[in-house]
Amino acid sequence: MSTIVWQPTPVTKADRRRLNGHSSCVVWLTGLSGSGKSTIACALELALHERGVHTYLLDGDNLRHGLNRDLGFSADHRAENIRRAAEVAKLFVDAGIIVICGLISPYRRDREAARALFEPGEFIEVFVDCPVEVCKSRDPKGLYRRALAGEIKGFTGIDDPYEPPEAPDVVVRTDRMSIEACVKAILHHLEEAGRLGLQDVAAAERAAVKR
Ligand SMILES: Nc1ncnc2c1ncn2[C@@H]1O[C@H](COP(=O)(O)OS(=O)(=O)O)[C@@H](OP(=O)(O)O)[C@H]1O
Ligand SMILES: Nc1ncnc2c1ncn2[C@@H]1O[C@H](COP(=O)(O)OP(=O)(O)O)[C@@H](O)[C@H]1O
Repeated sequence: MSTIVWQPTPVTKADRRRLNGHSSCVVWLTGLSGSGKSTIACALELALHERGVHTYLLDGDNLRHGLNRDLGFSADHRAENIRRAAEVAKLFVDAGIIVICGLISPYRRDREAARALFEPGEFIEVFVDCPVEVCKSRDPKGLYRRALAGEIKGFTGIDDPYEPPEAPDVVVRTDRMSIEACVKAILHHLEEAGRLGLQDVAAAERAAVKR
């Protein structure tokens, strides 16, 4: 039996959302290296910030410089990497912030475990879809070249798997759409889902009253 008891806090997620004037959620960008996760994450954060939305960006590469610096790229380490990122994202969502996560997150089970940490509608999975041949030709960090030369082992899309999402909330094809069009598609989804206002906070309160 656990010896740890959850401590309730007087200020709630709904209180923080109301103070911010908008809802909160995680926009989880998954896709191959070079597919465009970081580019879209930055452009999306800027667009939201300019609209007065409180945001934070968690980039897989950056997390691996600090919180996740002890992790490599085995399946177990990638699972732990995603678990930690998702737990941090959950704290940001509780803080009333729209958090954008850009991680390859190649395994469906890890993404589903991440989704399971959140309330329905809070985890928005965006498939940053781009054929591996295009990612290879972009090769923004020269990593595909090194992986193909055998200098990096277990590189996603070369000699390590990537499992595409089966039912993503949004798909952006970055080889066919401009960066602006990709951001617009995600913003449209956030608007429709009521995450840029307080609609879902009010709906959750109505549901709680009925219960
Ligand atoms: N073996 C291997 N496979 C894939 N990627 C590799 C690897 N080694 C280093 N890199 C670099 O690490 C970045 C991916 O980190 P993530 O934390 O997003 O990966 S994961 O979600 O745990 O799979 C990834 O960043 P992005 O290119 O931004 O995706 C790469 O720059
Ligand atoms: N529609 C698009 N969305 C995102 N990136 C694009 C798009 N079209 C071209 N690119 C380019 O593809 C590259 C993607 O690199 P990056 O964002 O670092 O990918 P990742 O974070 O997935 O590794 C960048 O050089 C970016 O300018």
